[in-house]
Amino acid sequence: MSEVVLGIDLGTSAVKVSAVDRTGSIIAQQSFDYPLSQPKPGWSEQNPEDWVNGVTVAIVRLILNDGLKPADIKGISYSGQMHGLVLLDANKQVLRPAILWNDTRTTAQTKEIAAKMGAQFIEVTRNRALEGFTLPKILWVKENEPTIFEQATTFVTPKDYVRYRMTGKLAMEISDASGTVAMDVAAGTWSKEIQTAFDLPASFFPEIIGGAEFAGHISQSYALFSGLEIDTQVFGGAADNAAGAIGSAILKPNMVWSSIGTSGVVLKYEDSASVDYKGQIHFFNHAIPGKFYSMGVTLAAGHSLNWFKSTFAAEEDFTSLVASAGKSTIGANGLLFTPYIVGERTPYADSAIRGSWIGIDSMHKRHDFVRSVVEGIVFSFKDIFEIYQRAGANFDTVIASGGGAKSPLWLQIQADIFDKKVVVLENEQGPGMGAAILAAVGLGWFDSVAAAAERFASFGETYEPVPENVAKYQQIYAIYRKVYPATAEVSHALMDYRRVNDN
Ligand SMILES: Nc1ncnc2c1ncn2[C@@H]1O[C@H](COP(=O)(O)OP(=O)(O)O)[C@@H](O)[C@H]1O
Ligand SMILES: O=C(CO)[C@@H](O)[C@H](O)COP(=O)(O)O
Repeated sequence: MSEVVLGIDLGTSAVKVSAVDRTGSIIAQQSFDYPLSQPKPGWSEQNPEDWVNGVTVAIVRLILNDGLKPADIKGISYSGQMHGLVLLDANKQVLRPAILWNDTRTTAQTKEIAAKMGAQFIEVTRNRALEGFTLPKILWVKENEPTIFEQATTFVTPKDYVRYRMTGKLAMEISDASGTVAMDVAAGTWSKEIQTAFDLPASFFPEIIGGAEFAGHISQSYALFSGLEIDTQVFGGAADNAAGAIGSAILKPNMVWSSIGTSGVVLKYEDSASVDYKGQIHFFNHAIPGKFYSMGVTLAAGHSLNWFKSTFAAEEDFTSLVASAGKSTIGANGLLFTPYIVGERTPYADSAIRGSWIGIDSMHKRHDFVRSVVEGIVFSFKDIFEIYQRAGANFDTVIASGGGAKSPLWLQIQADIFDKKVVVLENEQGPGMGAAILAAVGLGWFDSVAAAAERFASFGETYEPVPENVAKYQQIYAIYRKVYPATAEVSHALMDYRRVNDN
């Protein structure tokens, strides 16, 4: 077998480990699921030990089942679910379950941050303090679990914890570090202003490293545990969205990434920190030195369709369900859906809003509902495009990825609603491929991330906007934009009744 790198994609529901050779071919892949704990409404936690076990099982299977030779594994890097808080004591022991990106218990802390730092917070971190981010989670533990917090000496995000367990070296990679919203993003350092405002010592914040930077070798103890060799080099990695953008070769400012996974992301590569979105969309350091990326998030993109399918069409597969939307019309015969079924982030940072169907008529068929869900998800991406447009961002190509990019109809709807050409990736691997690219660059197989991405990613079919459809969608989008302001108050008023049937 040939020399390979491992790209470890540490997701929310599972870890996927891909062995990639020098040509960018995936020669073996293993994944392992782990549970998510939701002990109270709005809480979302995981046991970091489950991540370590999952990664180890996947690696052991690559060696034992797929015949990967440990000596051929030259480098390892990561893509990680973002923003999760892993609190560590002086012996680097985990103090409590990790609080994840989709946990919304921290509304009070986000308000506290805004009240204390006002506009300065956005100037420094380039983001609003949202429930999902790490700093509000740190403050939540400080205020609600003081005896645990007293023992905490430092913290890391999920994939940085796994890397620590594999190498024995603690560090935080820069694209994930910026997702904590405790960094001065333009300077690329932890923010002194934030440390002072929230009384957190500088020693609480680990060393920041780059995405393709050498982070250590596999430790003796992890080599024994996993079968890996201690010569294998380990590199920083990236936040999953940064890794996904790298794996999809979004490395020029004229390209945006449109990813319809469980959540949805519109992401743009940024050459410098000079552009200012004033916190309306996220702005983070990239895993590529001196580079940045901006993004907006639709919390329930594919999840909205998944919810529809499991509630109303459990027996049908996604391919035929989405294809059935072709029996409806542009605008789903006058039916609009807003995909806020778990709250929203961009453009409305509102964890209490919920979705709606507007215009239900007795003539509507199930395929109209499917169409409205598929279109509503893309309209919510269009909201993010509008922020870019208002900020004067110029781009002409949309690279589509995620499960939603498997449907030609959905891809055409994206092209028509965005009024941009939409390109798909061949053999898309997303974040795991980004992680593998960072390891390949770290090893010196390539001079730059761009050179590696060019070799590892290849583009497939292009969907061009159809002018007649574009015109119709422009009119319908203008109506869609009115739904949030018109329904927010009603939706919030229903909040108290929402979880009555939970068990
Ligand atoms: N064949 C398909 N056609 C259209 N959409 C699909 C298809 N398969 C999956 N999807 C959508 O993609 C979502 C999963 O996307 P994926 O990128 O795999 O998610 P994750 O974020 O969990 O990695 C599903 O919830 C569904 O909405
Ligand atoms: O919170 C964010 C980005 O800001 C999410 O994109 C998480 O990073 C998603 O993790 P997975 O769904 O890929 O596990």
